[in-house]
Amino acid sequence: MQLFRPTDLHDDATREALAPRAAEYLLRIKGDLRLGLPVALKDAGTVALVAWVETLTDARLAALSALGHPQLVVTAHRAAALGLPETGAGETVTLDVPQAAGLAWLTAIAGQAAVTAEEPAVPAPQTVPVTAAGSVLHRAAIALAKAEQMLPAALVVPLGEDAELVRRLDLTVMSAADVIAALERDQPQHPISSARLPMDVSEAGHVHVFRSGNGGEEHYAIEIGAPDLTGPVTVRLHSSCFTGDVLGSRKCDCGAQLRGAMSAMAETGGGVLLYLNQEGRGIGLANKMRAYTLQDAGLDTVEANQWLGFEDDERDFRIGANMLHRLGIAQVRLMTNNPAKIAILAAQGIEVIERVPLHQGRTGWNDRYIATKIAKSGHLPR
Ligand SMILES: Nc1nc2c(ncn2[C@@H]2O[C@H](COP(=O)(O)OP(=O)(O)OP(=O)(O)O)[C@@H](O)[C@H]2O)c(=O)[nH]1
Ligand SMILES: [Zn+2]
Repeated sequence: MQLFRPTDLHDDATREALAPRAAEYLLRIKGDLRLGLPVALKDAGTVALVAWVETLTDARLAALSALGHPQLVVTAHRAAALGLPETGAGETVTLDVPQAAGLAWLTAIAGQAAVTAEEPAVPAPQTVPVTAAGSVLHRAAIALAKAEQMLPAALVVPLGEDAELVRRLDLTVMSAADVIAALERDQPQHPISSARLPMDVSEAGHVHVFRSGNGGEEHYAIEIGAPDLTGPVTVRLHSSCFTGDVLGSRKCDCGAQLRGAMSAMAETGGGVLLYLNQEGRGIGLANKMRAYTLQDAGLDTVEANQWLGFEDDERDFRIGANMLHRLGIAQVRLMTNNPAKIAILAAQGIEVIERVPLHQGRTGWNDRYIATKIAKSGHLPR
């Protein structure tokens, strides 16, 4: 006679359905790192503990340093800002963390804080070579920070093959290669809800909210007027700018472009505004404010991003193409001065039949910003 055992309920199909997938594990990893909890990343049989400098505490730094010799991983742009020798663009650079270095040294090297008077003898950073396994792990640590709009600087403590320690510490573990693959994957956007919205520019309009399955930001599509979505549609692909869109900042042209595009759509038979939550060209508002402080000290908008370790532009415009596909829009008249937006929509199967220039928003304060976008970021001039 067969006895019933409760474990019989946990058959393979149940386990398969309920076990977290890579994208879901990724969200746990991101959550832990945001809280300042270290995570364990694996590659090629080795494991390392990883924490972001931005959320690290003195206590956790001390505990991590007791487990092994920590390294600080930064981007090639940040290493260049520190005056270190050139490396390949897009690569990570690994720095030795000197014995005497505390959190103040780490935040200063990461570009988060100025060097403080309490730590006057800041040792100059020294690069250390990394193994192939280390480099995948380091790329994952940096990609995670950028994906969460944190400064791209990570403390890494290699533990060799000591996976048992990680188990005892009850930390979240993931393969570094899986992290990179999950972060790079194109995320389909799903329409979640929509409603009619009368607006100043047009009393006919709808807001559609989209979400991807990976727990990332929500993005919005706003129909202005009643555009025919089956034909060519006038579209504005706009990245959020809290300072420009909401506060009326004079430092950029975003708010004027947003309102100008909406009015033009209302006056020309309707259109669709895609409002992507990609504040600060994808570096987030906290880093944008750091970049603004650097701009007040003389850097331009591109140099400031790079000084903090970011690329000039960290946005993923595939999100906009995915939303257009879900709305059934195949052909667009795109309102932009940015050729990168046109190229990515085209590569994602959206036909851009016309570019509509958007040159509103000169304030007297943003001449250098607009000139830099033309000179360095390929923006089309007036
Ligand atoms: N990092 C950074 N981001 C900025 C700065 N000024 C504005 N932004 C951001 O830049 C983005 C501008 O978005 P868009 O206007 O859609 O894009 P664009 O690349 O200027 O292209 P078009 O306006 O379409 O020509 C927004 O995410 C702003 O928050 C800045 O000085 N530094
Ligand atoms: Zn702006």
